Amino acid sequence: MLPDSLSTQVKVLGPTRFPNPLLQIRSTFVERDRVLLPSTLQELEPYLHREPPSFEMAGPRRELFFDPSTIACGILTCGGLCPGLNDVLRSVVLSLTYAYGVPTIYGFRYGYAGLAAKNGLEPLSLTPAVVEDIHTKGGTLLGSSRGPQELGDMIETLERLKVRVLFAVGGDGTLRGASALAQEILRRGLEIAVVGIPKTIDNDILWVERSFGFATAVEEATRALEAAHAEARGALGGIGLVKLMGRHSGFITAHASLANSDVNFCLVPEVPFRLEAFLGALEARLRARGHAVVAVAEGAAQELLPSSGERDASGNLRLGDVGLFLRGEISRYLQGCGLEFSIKYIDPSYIIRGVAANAADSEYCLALGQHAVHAGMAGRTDLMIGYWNGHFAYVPLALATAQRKQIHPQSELWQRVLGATGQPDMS
Ligand SMILES: Nc1ncnc2c1ncn2[C@@H]1O[C@H](COP(=O)(O)OP(=O)(O)OP(=O)(O)O)[C@@H](O)[C@H]1O
Ligand SMILES: O=P(O)(O)OC[C@H]1O[C@](O)(CO)[C@@H](O)[C@@H]1O
Ligand SMILES: [Mg+2]
Repeated sequence: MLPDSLSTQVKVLGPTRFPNPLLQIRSTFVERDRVLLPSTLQELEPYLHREPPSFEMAGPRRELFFDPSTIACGILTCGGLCPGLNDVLRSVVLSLTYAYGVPTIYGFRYGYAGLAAKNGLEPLSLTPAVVEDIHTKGGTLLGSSRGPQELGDMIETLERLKVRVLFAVGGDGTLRGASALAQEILRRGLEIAVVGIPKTIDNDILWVERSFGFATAVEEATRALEAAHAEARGALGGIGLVKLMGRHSGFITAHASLANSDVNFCLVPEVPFRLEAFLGALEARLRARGHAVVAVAEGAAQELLPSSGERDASGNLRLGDVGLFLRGEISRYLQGCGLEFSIKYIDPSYIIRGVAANAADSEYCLALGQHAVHAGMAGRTDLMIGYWNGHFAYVPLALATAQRKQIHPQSELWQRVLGATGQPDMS
């Protein structure tokens, strides 16, 4: 379950040297607690005669590396938008200010571009008043971006503004960038901590059981599926086809299909299918039941589509449009069968990620922000706040970015999807 070459041990800038101001208001602190990686007896079996792997548990420490009353901190959001970004920003600012008394907080605009001070971008000065009600809105107060920046430029800004803890909220790319930055900072012998807060609407980051914004996105996605079902039932041979986000991992499509169990075909990148098998199964479904709902993740069936080979600023491959492709193929096939049909194609696209977080995600974002602040103040660096086995934990960035979290076809999740949709094996 763990690559042998990678450690679960998080880097620390140095020995702690200042009392935590929280000592005045709380009595419990994290001392030696660790979160187990194995979560079942079977996963524990190989470790009967040696200590099982574990993460440092997240939470406030009695002693800190930084004297919070004297430092500046910075925060940025990078990569695609996700519900809850503003909640995380607000949580970090409130926690830095009220729990730790940090006097200066910079909000870097448009991700790493702002940190590199590109295009004359100046950081915002963040206070509780500035972030007061941002959690009620979607998007990110700071803006976001894709595209690489020079490590030297970013470190220069951190040095110029005397930032001692940087919080980077973003996906796999952002976390890789944060790790590269943290390592270069260590190499230069600087006392600056870099703390990642994992953001992924696709829920595809390892050691994060459920990422923030994911539940909200699934909720929004189910609205599209409900509409697709209504449209499908409202027409002779009605087919509701919905394309949902998910470049490499189909968790949104799988969970939305389970939440709206009217879906008959759930297609995800992790489970390739033969087009003929899918079209044949769709025809059978239409003949038997008169309508069908198809949910497809944007990264599914890419091997069936021509690739432009184009990449975005961050190097992510631009995908072919699987929704339009399936609409065309379904039409062609059903016309050939002489079946009466009507396809309604829905692409909710950015609608599922531009909204404010729901209550469960907001609560989760608040905790993530608080734990990130505790970690930074204690001098932890090159880490992200994970959520594993029901606990917030410190996860080294090298471990978090080593692989992508995907749906395993044998997993209980995918087996439940197969059960709920009744779709046949189309491999
Ligand atoms: N290997 C890497 N090393 C350093 N920086 C990276 C690396 N990969 C990506 N980045 C930088 O991280 C930032 C965000 O990356 P990216 O656009 O892939 O979004 P992301 O954080 O993965 O979020 P999303 O989940 O929306 O894709 C970009 O500025 C990108 O250049
Ligand atoms: O169009 P953008 O902003 O590059 O983002 C789109 C992509 O970002 C992701 O949400 C990942 O964060 C993909 O699922 C999605 O297709
Ligand atoms: Mg990414």
